[in-house]
Amino acid sequence: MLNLIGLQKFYGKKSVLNDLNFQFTEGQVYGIVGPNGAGKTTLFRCLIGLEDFAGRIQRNENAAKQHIGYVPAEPYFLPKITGKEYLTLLLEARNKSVQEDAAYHVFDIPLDQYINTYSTGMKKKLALLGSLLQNNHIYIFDEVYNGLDFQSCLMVTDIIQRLRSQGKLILMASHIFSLMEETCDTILYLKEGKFDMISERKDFASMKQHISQDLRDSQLDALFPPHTVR
Ligand SMILES: Nc1ncnc2c1ncn2[C@@H]1O[C@H](COP(=O)(O)OP(=O)(O)OP(=O)(O)O)[C@@H](O)[C@H]1O
Repeated sequence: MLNLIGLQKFYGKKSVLNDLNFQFTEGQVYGIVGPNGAGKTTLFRCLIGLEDFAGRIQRNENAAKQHIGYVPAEPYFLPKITGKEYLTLLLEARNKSVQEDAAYHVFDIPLDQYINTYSTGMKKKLALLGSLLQNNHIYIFDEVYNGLDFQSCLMVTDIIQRLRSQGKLILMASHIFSLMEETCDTILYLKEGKFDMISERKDFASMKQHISQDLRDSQLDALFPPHTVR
């Protein structure tokens, strides 16, 4: 369980998260959608303890860092370590070991190479694999599909379903609404620091319509003046 109670976040005088209240429960997949700059990453950073904030976040476990697996939109790695060394570090930090050696190889990443030789997608897969090997209770995936090839996207969707069936709590942000519709039980639309709309699966279509109404097509008229369109 993860409970937001009046969560607020300011950067200087700028309000980014404005009195968020919501209870996330285990065995569910939650999607956070919202415009660029809406505060999705900031919310995740508050949840994992990387930011200070006002209000409260209640969790079942006290030590968040022992139970949350976070895959940031742009994972950061030390340059001169190999993929295998990175995974070993993550496991040792939690005092855990891997049962099946094959688990290291599910994404077919060149684990003996330095990470700074990896492609964007390989880095994303390595960060994801690290969080999975740790066997966390809660997973937070920020733009986890970005940079992944089609097959890996399908694998990630499958992974999320399996985590859900193990009773894990999954929070994810993505700008690809179709993937969120496919994967999530509940989608929260974060806009200007507030949950503007919260929908369960049966209401995803009306949420999509609500979000599209927020698009300001007229802005594009500056690039494509009406008289130039045939
Ligand atoms: N360290 C920081 N200092 C000051 N402002 C910040 C900082 N980090 C984020 N912000 C601001 O907070 C707001 C929310 O940013 P955040 O990265 O959480 O948005 P987001 O919803 O994840 O956006 P995107 O969809 O583009 O990834 C933005 O206005 C951003 O400029």
